[in-house]
Amino acid sequence: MTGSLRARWVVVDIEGTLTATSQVHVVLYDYARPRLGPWIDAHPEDERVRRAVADTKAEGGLSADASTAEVVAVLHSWMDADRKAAPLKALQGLIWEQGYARRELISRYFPDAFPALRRWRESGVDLAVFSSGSVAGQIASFSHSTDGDVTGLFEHHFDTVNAGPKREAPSYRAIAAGLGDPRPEEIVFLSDVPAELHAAAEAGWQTVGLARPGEPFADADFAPHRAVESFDEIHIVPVGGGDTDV
Ligand SMILES: CSCCC(=O)C(=O)COP(=O)(O)O
Ligand SMILES: [Mg+2]
Repeated sequence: MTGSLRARWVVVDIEGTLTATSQVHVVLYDYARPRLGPWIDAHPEDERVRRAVADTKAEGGLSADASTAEVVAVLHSWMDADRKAAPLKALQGLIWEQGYARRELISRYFPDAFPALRRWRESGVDLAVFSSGSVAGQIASFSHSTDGDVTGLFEHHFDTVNAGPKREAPSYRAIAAGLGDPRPEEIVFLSDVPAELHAAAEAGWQTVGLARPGEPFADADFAPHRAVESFDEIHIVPVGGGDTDV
């Protein structure tokens, strides 16, 4: 149990925090993997695709005239290594967006996650997301969940493009600016990855680690952060609100 944390904002990670890592690495990655090449070839005029392909070539050490197959090989190697490179995330997000729209994908979140988020929001705390998944992918996923469309819960979405790398403190300062510059200690960040919590704490945020049983970071050393196994153990009180648990 965290005891009561006073906050104006709660910012949540997705993979390992709201959803099982297997939902991303198995369900979503397997959906994207065979569709990357066809998507690139079918959308040569889409500026987002052109930029992602050019960035993949640059980051992947390919020549500017590399083939789609060579680009896809780099993207697949990043997926195999779970390297959350921005061009990969951009392409995955577009593919997932269509998969959700076609009802070929549906998001499954941990059962404790959305009840807690709803409680906090109803008590007056605002919510935002910071994930390596692209903003387009985040919104598509929240639009088509087993809990229905839950996009209305979140005021802001941040990814590694509009905020920066998740393990670096300046990204959390950029997010705070995007939230209207609340005092840093009035923001709580929830994540399963200790290095992300370290970066958020360096920016002055409160932090809580999610050590969910069976998840990759369940046995990680979360110190000096608080760590819990589920959202049921996190009590958030809005800044200026009463001291009752919510
Ligand atoms: C539902 S958006 C896809 C999530 C994703 O691609 C991802 O890499 C999640 O990483 P996170 O930073 O949320 O741990
Ligand atoms: Mg995560």
